[in-house]
Amino acid sequence: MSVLEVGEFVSRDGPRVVVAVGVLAAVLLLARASVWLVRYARAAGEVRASMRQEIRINRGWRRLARLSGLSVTDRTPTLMTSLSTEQGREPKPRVLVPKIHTVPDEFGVQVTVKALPKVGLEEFQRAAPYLADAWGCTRLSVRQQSPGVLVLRAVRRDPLISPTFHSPTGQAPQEVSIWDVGLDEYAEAIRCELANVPGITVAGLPGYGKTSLINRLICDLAPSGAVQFAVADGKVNGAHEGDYADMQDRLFAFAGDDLETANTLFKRLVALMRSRSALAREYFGTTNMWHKGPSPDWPLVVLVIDEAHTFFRDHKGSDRETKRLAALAAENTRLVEALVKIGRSFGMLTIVATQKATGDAIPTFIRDVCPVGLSFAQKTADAAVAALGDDIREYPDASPVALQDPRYVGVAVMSQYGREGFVRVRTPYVEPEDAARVAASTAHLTRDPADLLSAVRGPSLLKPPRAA
Ligand SMILES: Nc1ncnc2c1ncn2[C@@H]1O[C@H](COP(=O)(O)OP(=O)(O)OP(=O)(O)O)[C@@H](O)[C@H]1O
Repeated sequence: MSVLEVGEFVSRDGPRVVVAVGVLAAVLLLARASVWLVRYARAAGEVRASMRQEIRINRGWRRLARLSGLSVTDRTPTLMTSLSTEQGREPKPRVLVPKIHTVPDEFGVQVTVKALPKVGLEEFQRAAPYLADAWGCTRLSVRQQSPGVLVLRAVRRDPLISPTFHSPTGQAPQEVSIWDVGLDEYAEAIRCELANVPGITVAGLPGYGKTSLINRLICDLAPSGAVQFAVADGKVNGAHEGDYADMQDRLFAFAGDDLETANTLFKRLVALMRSRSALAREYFGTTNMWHKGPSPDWPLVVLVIDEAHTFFRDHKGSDRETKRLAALAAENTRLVEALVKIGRSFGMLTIVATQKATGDAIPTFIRDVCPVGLSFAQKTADAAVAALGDDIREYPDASPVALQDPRYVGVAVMSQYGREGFVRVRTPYVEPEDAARVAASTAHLTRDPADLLSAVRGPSLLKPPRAA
């Protein structure tokens, strides 16, 4: 069509095209609104069911507490009892049961209990199975909130098999160092502290939610200029393809499956880390960036290495090309190891994700220095160990091998330094369109941290870093 013909078409059919586009946009909007309405109505229905459970708990509490051994007999009469008891008669002993306060939510009821002498944490933990049966819950946990106060989490609907959704707000988070991972099996929020965390590993069978998990982290942090992102995705050739295509405008660097390009990216980040290391004390007055926090001048740099196997795996063979690839892979491993080992204080966070949980996909010396590890479903116990370390053998109930079920898509087993054992987390699903929306609206914040570092050299070193 010539330019003249296009002009004629626009002037003739323009209004009709505008109407058609408007109608299409309205239909899309309505479809999206109805999805949200259905989700909202479902959540409201769940809260109503929990309210019925709450009534049941309160109504039968005194009797159930006595039957479950959660009461004490007080033989010392109160002043009122002494006065009202006939002379020569023994005052009646009082049976005390702990006072409870209940709050329903989408998943069940939270019961706060005031402990009594001889009816405390241990007694409630012992009685938990009876209480769970009597209250009709799938799971019940007991923990101490403060001295003398216990919290019982009565879960009516298993949070692990109830998919959740996250729609990023597009607003800068108050703290860029907090990562909301999801809900544990008691519907308690699981948050991961990112300060002083240089590495996170994410493993799991394909299609179980790794990308959605990483998308959420990027979407939540992207509205802050104090965070910059780079991606190496071993599944694709270029930034316009694959899981990160929608985010490309919010990434300051990208490498596809070419080992040499990835090598250049890793070298660039190691060089950045070394420059930051040389400058940190002068800039912050301390060697640890986290004492002041990241800022738009000195942002937290998040490097996502997806399908990590592509970049690290050993290449065996004696021909020239194989030797070249083997040398690159070995160097990539060394560079990423350096980032994870040294990057902590300088605001470098590396997320290593892979479908393949074997030692060569995430080398154990990299895995072992990552303080946070997550694994979605795994096929074998060996794969679970490769993803989460040897300790997972001691917690068979938490093994990601048991997550091989479509109901557990989006559920990961998580380990964190400083926390004993493992926690199972239901991570929320993030629609790719939402990720694209956030990336587009925050693209103007994308900066190369190396350029920012050049800008802070010189006189500006004297000024304190700005807040996020
Ligand atoms: N948290 C979640 N809750 C519910 N469903 C989810 C969740 N995460 C992902 N899904 C569903 O699983 C599908 C695959 O998810 P995702 O692409 O994140 O998996 P993946 O582990 O990254 O797969 P791959 O390794 O092939 O990239 C999604 O399209 C979605 O339908």
